[in-house]
Amino acid sequence: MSGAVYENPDLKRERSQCLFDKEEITNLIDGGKEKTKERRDLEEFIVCDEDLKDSVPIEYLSHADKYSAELRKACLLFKKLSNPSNGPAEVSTVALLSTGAGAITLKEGNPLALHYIMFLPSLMSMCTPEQQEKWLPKATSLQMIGTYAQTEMGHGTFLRGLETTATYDPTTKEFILESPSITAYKWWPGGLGQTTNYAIVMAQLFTHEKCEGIHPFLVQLRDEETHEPLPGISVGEIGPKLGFNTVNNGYLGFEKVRIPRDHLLMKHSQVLEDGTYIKPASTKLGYGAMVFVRVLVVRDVAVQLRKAVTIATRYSCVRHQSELKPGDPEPQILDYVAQQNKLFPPLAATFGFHFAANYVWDLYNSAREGIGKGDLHLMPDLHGLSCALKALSSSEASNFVEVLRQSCGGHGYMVCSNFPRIYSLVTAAETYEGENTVLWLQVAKYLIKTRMDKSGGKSVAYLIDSNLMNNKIVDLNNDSITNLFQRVAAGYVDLAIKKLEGYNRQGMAPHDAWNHSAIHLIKGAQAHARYVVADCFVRSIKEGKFSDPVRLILNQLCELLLTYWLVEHSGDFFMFADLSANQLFKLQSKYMELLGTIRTYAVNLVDSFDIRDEALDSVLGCWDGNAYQRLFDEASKSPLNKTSVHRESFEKYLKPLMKSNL
Ligand SMILES: CC(C)(COP(=O)(O)OP(=O)(O)OC[C@H]1O[C@@H](n2cnc3c(N)ncnc32)[C@H](O)[C@@H]1OP(=O)(O)O)[C@@H](O)C(=O)NCCC(=O)NCCSC(=O)CCCCCCCCCCCCCCC(=O)O
Ligand SMILES: Cc1cc2nc3c(=O)[nH]c(=O)nc-3n(C[C@H](O)[C@H](O)[C@H](O)COP(=O)(O)OP(=O)(O)OC[C@H]3O[C@@H](n4cnc5c(N)ncnc54)[C@H](O)[C@@H]3O)c2cc1C
Repeated sequence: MSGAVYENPDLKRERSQCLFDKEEITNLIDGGKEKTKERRDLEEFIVCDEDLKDSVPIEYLSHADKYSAELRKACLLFKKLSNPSNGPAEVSTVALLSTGAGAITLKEGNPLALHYIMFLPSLMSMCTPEQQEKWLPKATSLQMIGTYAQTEMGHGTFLRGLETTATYDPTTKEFILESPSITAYKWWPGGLGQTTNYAIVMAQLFTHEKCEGIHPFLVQLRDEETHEPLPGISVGEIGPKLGFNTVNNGYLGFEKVRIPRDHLLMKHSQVLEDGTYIKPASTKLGYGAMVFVRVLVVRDVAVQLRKAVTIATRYSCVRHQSELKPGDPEPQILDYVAQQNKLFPPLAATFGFHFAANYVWDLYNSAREGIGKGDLHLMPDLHGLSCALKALSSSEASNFVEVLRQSCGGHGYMVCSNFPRIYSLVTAAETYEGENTVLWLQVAKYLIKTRMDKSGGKSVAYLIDSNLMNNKIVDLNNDSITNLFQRVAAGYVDLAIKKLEGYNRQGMAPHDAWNHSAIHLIKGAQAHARYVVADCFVRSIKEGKFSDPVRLILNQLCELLLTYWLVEHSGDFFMFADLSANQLFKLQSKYMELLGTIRTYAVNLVDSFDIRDEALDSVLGCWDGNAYQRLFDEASKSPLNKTSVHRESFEKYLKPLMKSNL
């Protein structure tokens, strides 16, 4: 913990009544005792390093100075950690990004993030051994700093519509890259603005005058010594955004830029010297880098949500407001049931997403292992599951974070509460790496196909069970509610199929019928994603080794999340799962009861997330609960408070206005 001398008495009281082992939950979240130790060592290393601190709060810097400040720390951090004698030996570079330890020093976003989460993984998964031998040493030592340049100003979602071309010229054995219009400019890639000197560029491959679809190319953008853009390359930054303002998202255009033939990443498809095109085993193998990040996002979103819940729960413990019992002192706002209703569903969801993230991560590793041996059979299930979980976790977390911000009243609106930044990070995940609506429709396509063809991966196997809709559910518990989610998903899928067939009979073209059925399709995909999270949650509790108190807590949180979702979407359960009004009333009572139970250990539970103050970065959520003093201290950092009168603006604007006798 923080080792602070002061401890708010309300927090102290809650902490003195802890009935479970907090360290057990910490280890569960980290993935084991060893991992907890590694994380703590890394955090300690970063926190104790004076060079990694900001001299001025980053909020008050200009756009360019913010970038510079963050880049300084990013470079220093990676330099220090690349030398094991400097700090913790085994450091996953991904852990240094927006989550965990990295966030302690890189608050606004790491300009090197895309190098680590997309550029390097693309080289590792899409290059031949010879290409890897040539490029990986330079990329891991940061002589080559890269990004993933796919999205264009006019095209993001629809990859087949990308405009950038790479045309093979057999006479020189080169590809010629071209951006045929303004809408073809690459737009968004992280680090592209001023940071990277290379990029994986996704472009339409033309050879022998035939378009073979989009393919990845390694392109040098800047001189390795001077960092000046190379001839034919137009590159810059796209400007301020809702968040991630130091990630240095950029634009990129090509005018007849020539690159060697073997800069096509050739693991899955090749162009021979004479221009002959060799097809990949699946055109979707080139989408691997996106799948990887979708899988990571589920974990990252859970991390962000844990931060938001910790801030709101601790603040709700120390904040006293209004009157609960006439004449009594103002109570802790944590005692209002309406407040618990804002805090505890997201608290429970952090666990649901955590278990689901583990599940999809394992599937990702099995699928990659298979792909390495030429076995692609897990790809559809991985695609369906990663889309479903990325979309559900990011959309739910965005809604939850906004409610948690509101739960802190006015102070939650302050930058120093850290809610604005957390919100900007989770809501970005709704858009990047596949806009959520589009991903829901990908999931729906997979569900429809499974239900109609009676074939599909493990995550959708329930759709093939012909008895699914006939099973009578008597008791409502975690297992049976999980089954109800299956029925809702299947119900929407069947409804969508009926609609599609109906439109078809009316003579509507399939693509129009699909468009007209989109709302049902999306609802089915969402119910499926909730089923997956419920199933992961229930199974992880059953299969995990836990002490009795922790197992009880996990069961209660699981029950709360499932009941919350069921009540929120009760219409779906009336339509497709034979839910009766009486059962719903009972579930609502159960939900209220669970809120009261979770109230007794909520503070201790968020403590067990073990997010140190420097990572939480919130005056409202600090371990010591000294929220008011910290608010004041933060206000005193405002440059406007440096003098009692802001002389320049007073003399220039206010005084003349006051004297003008309007
Ligand atoms: C999928 C598309 C929408 C459509 O693609 P197509 O048009 O090519 O396909 P079809 O719709 O025709 O479908 C054909 C067929 O293919 C199947 N398919 C599609 N995709 C895949 C796939 N990936 N794998 C397997 N199969 C696939 C599909 O199901 C069909 O099958 P059937 O024929 O059988 O029906 C596509 O256009 C698309 O993907 N669009 C989205 C574009 C996108 O995602 N762009 C991303 C750009 S890069 C980006 O955004 C980067 C953002 C980075 C932000 C940085 C954030 C940092 C924080 C992250 C957290 C990390 C930290 C973690 C730390 C920790 O863990 O501790
Ligand atoms: C913070 C951030 C970082 C990013 N980093 C990168 C990066 O490093 N590299 C990179 O290449 N890109 C990056 N991107 C771009 C990102 O991947 C795209 O913005 C994203 O894929 C969405 O595409 P789009 O912007 O074209 O949205 P659009 O597809 O134009 O979406 C606009 C609207 O149209 C709807 N829509 C689109 N198609 C359909 C459909 N078929 N059916 C129904 N509705 C539809 C969407 O749901 C949405 O409501 C980043 C974006 C952000 C916000």
